[in-house]
Amino acid sequence: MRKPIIAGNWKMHKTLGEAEQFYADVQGEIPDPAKVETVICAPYPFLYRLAGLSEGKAPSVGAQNMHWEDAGAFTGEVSPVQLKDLGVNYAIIGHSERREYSNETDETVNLKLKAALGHGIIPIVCVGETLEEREEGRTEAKVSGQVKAAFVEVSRGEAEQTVIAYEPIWAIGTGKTATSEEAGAVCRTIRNTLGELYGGETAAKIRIQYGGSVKPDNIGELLAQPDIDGALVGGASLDPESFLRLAEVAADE
Ligand SMILES: O=C[C@H](O)COP(=O)(O)O
Repeated sequence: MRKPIIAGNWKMHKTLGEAEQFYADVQGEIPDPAKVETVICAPYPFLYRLAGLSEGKAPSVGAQNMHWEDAGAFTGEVSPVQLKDLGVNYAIIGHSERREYSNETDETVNLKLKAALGHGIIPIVCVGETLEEREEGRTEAKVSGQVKAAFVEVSRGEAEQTVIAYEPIWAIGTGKTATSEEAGAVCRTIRNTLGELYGGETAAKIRIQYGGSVKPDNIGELLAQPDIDGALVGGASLDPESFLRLAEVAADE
């Protein structure tokens, strides 16, 4: 049984005061952590404060990116050692916005995935196709290729710790959601790819999220798909009530 995981990706939104207010609003209201894992992936400057507010209680705190080196001359970057030191236990890796705007490649995603696992940070690895790739019938090849590239030199035991987020790029922030059947089919492809890499038993343990215009009113049908185990949520994670509602629906699945 895979525990659902709802992760908010705040992207470049909120001030510190707004982030603190969000935590004040949701803490104590989050459903039983035994039923749903919740994470807020906040901008770097808020992580120390939010990890202090969280103190191990839900929602956990995650980063939206990280470097793969422990330390060094990498101006503007943040290392897994630094994240872990702050009490940050999750990191989004390879979000399509970073692949598009910040030179993230399959190779850097692989390096970051290995570094996160090496430091006990749960990586949320993002994969997904563009509209053009979908229209040309290349969705499965694209997503499967991204998964294979991300997991090069990752052991079976490490793979079990990861979370994969399937995010069709055309559905991010557009209000267009893949139908639950479309999303479920690609998540099944991802699980089959993991099965090719690690065998069915390991593939069955890895959690796969869907992301792209997820809202309280569509998360139920997405989670009803057998291979969808949670959501990576942008816009709808910014509002405390909406985030709580997403977590409640997931906890009831
Ligand atoms: O990481 C989150 C995704 O990019 C989805 O964003 P969205 O829920 O605003 O479409």
